[in-house]
Amino acid sequence: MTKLPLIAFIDDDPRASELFSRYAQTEGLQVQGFQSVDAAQSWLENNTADLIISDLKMPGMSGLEFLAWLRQRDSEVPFVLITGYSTLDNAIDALRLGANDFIKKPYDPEELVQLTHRLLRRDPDPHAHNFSEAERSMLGNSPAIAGVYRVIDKIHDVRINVMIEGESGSGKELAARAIHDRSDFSDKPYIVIDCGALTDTLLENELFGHEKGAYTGASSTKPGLLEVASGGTVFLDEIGNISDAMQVKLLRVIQEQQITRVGGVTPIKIDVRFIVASNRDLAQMVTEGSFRHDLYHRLHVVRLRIPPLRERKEDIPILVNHFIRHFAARYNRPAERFNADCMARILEYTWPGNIRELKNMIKRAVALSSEAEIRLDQEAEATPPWASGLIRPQSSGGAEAIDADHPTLDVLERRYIEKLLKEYDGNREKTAQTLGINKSTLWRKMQSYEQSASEDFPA
Ligand SMILES: Nc1ncnc2c1ncn2[C@@H]1O[C@H](COP(=O)(O)OP(=O)(O)OP(=O)(O)O)[C@@H](O)[C@H]1O
Repeated sequence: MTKLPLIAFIDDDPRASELFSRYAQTEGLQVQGFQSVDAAQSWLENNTADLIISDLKMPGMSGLEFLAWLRQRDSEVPFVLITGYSTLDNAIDALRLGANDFIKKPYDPEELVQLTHRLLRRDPDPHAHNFSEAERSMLGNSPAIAGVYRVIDKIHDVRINVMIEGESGSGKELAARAIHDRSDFSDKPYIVIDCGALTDTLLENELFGHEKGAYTGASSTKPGLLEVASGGTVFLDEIGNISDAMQVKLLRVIQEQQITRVGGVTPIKIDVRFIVASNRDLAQMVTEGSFRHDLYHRLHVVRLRIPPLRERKEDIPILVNHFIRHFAARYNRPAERFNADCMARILEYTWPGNIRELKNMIKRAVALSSEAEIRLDQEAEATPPWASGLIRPQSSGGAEAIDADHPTLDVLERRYIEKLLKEYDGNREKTAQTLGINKSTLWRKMQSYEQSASEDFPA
């Protein structure tokens, strides 16, 4: 029997390793959880792990100190650091110290498992379908998505820029990750920057870094993400949202492949592949004069169009099975499949929110399921537990009414966001600030709630 890869997972919150472990087990990975670096260190005296995943902030030794300790002992074990959004600097320090990657909280355990597979260089489900590398995390084998895999495969050895187009939720971010994972430089950093969420000053600071004393508060020199990502890939999401001034700066960087830190004078060479994506029609923006044509052409070297889900309905069964399996493991539920009636409706629907909408619907359905088969049988279940996404709720409370005393985390999160929005008169900026997330994350969350409340689905 082949030995399963062993992952050491360190987080002072035992629920985090339990959750990851539950999902990882379904993907052929073993997980050894620790609640402190101390415990992990003692274990490592007599054992070896194939990969280490550690939270940054823990009582006692931090994830970063742990990484430094490992590298001092010449351990080359792949290491992933879990960080919060506000601790991005630490993530960059981690890459410098020899971490292989980092993941930001809140993260999806599926994403972490895919990252694990990539670092261990394993295919999670080699029998799932025929495409080789690109589909490690992207699922589907329709002709429409096969075209996407082909492009991804073709450009693996050339460091050219890619523009990804597609509707919201169709998988642009996932495709960007797949391009990097499939590339010959997948062991180099992959950094995502959400241009829609940052002001010009912040974006400039993140991309180019700054010299000590560049402005009040710049107490030390900080390299920009384009420097940190050198040799690897930078994914600029929502590129259509950057200002005219930023477009000029970015164009110069791409042309010259060098940057100058804010407050600095010496140009620094970089070597990165840019992948950009936008929900907005960039070609249209060029015609209208709101996006520079020279920047557009620099970025548009390869164009990758991610087809909307309604154009690749053949992929729905694979996606449905995968998401059911994923969420059943995550929520520890018996759900295995939808009944035929449900599947027919799922296949009929046009999914305007694409895979994200499908995934959210299945997440709810599975979290609230109590049997292997998820049914549309409203008679049998007084309030269909997964009603809100797939069919119209019969009671005002919908899914939440199912277990008002024990709402799921998702429900609590949604209620809290709604409460804050009300409190701030719908002001998203203030709401996002209080929540400690960026505006586009808040926008996405709100969008997914809207989708779930949508009554477009044929009842
Ligand atoms: N082919 C796929 N297989 C499995 N999961 C997918 C696939 N495509 C997308 N997803 C999942 O659907 C969700 C939305 O995908 P993603 O964030 O990549 O979309 P996007 O096009 O970047 O959306 P947006 O434009 O709103 O940022 C994610 O949870 C992603 O994991």
